[in-house]
Amino acid sequence: MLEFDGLSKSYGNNRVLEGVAFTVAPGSMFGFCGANGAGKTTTMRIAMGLARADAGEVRWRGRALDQALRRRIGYMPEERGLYPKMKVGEQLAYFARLHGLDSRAAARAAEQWAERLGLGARRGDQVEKLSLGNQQRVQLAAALVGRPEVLILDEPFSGLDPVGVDALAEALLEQVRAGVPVVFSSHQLDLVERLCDSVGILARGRMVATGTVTELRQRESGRVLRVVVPDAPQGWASTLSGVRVVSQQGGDTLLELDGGADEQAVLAAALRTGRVTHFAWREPTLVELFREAVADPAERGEEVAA
Ligand SMILES: Nc1ncnc2c1ncn2[C@@H]1O[C@H](COP(=O)(O)OP(=O)(O)OP(=O)(O)O)[C@@H](O)[C@H]1O
Repeated sequence: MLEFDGLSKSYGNNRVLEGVAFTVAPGSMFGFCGANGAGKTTTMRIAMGLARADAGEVRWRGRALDQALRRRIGYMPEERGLYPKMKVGEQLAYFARLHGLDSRAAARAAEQWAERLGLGARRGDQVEKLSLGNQQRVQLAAALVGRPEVLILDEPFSGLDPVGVDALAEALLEQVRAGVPVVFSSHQLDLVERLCDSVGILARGRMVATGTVTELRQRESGRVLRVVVPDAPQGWASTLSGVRVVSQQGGDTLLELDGGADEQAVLAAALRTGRVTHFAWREPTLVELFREAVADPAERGEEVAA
């Protein structure tokens, strides 16, 4: 297990992390989500020894991470860390050697990863001559080239074109299949939903939700029904008890039911309007779950603990 256990961190009076905890099993992918400034980068930097936690630790296979263990981690920093004048191929071989590969294995791994991430033709070019998206691919190759046991990637998909996204997604899934735990941060929630076994949502330094996307959906309090009633008048559902009309376009109606509302009563009301061509619970998207999870309690009108 890769365990992030009770991480807390302040910069001056700014409490950036408060007891952040989650685990990532070998062979699984964890999507680390949260608004700008929530503390994702700080969490990853603590894991890599680039920032010091005030409390808590990160463990791999039961051992607190130290510099020797960190050499087995493929890390992609947010600030990126390439040598602009070095050629792509040389740079990748250099990173592979830093992770302990001998020079022949390093050269081979550099070639393979450049090829895999669509950089084959650019191996002889200096990094600074590449477009930003291609520099991003080099950075990813640098994280992967040392045969890492663990991958920690800070926004690896940002700036990639769709082909680059697919190439990276496939490379990461291959690592997962080989038993590597993968953590990546991202604002691209569609990708997180598609790729990740589990998800963590960080808000103001606290983990406000963790679990599989399915589990997060089940925890969602509002229950949204989609009912399509082509012949119904506008507002057909507005007087039903415990039901809030989210939207109605023609007969296509989204309804949010509170805990006590009876969906069978909604169905009966729908049938009274004429034909019912669709009647099903609609699962919230990860974007909706995210909005709900990170919403400021004060803005939601909830009581805020002092
Ligand atoms: N070295 C530092 N000194 C002071 N404050 C810092 C430092 N690093 C981060 N912070 C603060 O910590 C908070 C969390 O920042 P962090 O970069 O971890 O967030 P993030 O979730 O990665 O955001 P983003 O999605 O924008 O990358 C922010 O308020 C930031 O200003």
